[in-house]
Amino acid sequence: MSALIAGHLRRRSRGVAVLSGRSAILWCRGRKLWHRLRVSAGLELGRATGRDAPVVTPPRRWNTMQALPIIDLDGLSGGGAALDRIAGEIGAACRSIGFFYVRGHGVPERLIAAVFEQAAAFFALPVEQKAVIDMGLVGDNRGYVAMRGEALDPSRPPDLKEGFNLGFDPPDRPARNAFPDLPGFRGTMLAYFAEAQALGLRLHRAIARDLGIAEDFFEPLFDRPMSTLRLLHYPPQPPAAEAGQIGAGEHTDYGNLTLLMTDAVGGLEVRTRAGKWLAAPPIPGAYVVNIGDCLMRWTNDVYVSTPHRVVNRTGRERYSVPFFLDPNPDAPVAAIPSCVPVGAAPKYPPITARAHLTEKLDASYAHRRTRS
Ligand SMILES: O=C(O)CCC(=O)C(=O)O
Ligand SMILES: [Fe+2]
Repeated sequence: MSALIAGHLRRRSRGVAVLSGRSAILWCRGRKLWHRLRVSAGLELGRATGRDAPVVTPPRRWNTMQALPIIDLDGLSGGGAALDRIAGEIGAACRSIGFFYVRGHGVPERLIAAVFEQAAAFFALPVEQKAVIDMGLVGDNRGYVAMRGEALDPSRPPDLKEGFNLGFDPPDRPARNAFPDLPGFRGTMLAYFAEAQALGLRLHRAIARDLGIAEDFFEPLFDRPMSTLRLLHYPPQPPAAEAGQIGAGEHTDYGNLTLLMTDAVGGLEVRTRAGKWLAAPPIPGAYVVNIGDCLMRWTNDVYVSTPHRVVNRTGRERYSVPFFLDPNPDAPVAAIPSCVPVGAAPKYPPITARAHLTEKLDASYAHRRTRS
């Protein structure tokens, strides 16, 4: 088995595969790729249709991580060796735990702070004022979501959080966002949306490099995105909460990537493949990034979208700002060929990004369930 794999990799990657015991290290054109895998019967080799990066699907249960990896994005935009390093680190994280922190991301600190200030001001408004822009009235996954208005785990009681969503309004179309009447709110959110979208696309260049496809593969598929910026407010977990009711129920995210910024109050937990809940404590200034279901589907499950939840056990109010990077509505989400093992069929039929997202949202919002 080992010799066979090594030979195959050598042919495919024009590199060398060094197999020692149960691990493999792959080299390609003199650079060390990230692949360091436990070799078992579950290991499959991908079809190397892109440049020359072989894609290896790890077995489903090999993650024993104790903490999320931290990746420094310094130099990402310059390409070259920095891009190779970052692509390798991101690829390794995406195939294992599906979560990682990023530092050196380039989003201005002051803008992030302004977003949190505006979020606190918004959630402090009387509920009747927030209800004027309720998502049930605004539609399109935008507007205010009241406390207990969403169940990220639909099998459990609704989440102990309230939220506000905004999306992308193409300049040639009527605006669909609804903003509260707070000075500076709209401008701050739109500026942050643009920064987060750009960061998400920079990360996609590294992902494309890791997958052995053209670096700009994703770019035209994200120029009229369905991305959503959310502001979330979690009260402290009340002692009298219903059984199973927490801040955000266990779920996977729906899109390609989530870029999460939180305040200093912890509560995010990530489920490892071994079924353990791993705390993801805030690191000042760093994003928590995770893979969503859409990118998992696109990569034929080579990347994993990992379940996570929020339990605010701190006794303090918690604020967080997730940005969900989703493709254009009409983007075809079909298995990237380098992610499909030789001789196998893709695991999922192609779907448009809009159909994929609609399916997921319908399952989690009370107002969408009662309407249909
Ligand atoms: O608030 C957080 O830390 C995470 C929220 C989350 O997972 C989500 O909204 O999808
Ligand atoms: Fe999430």
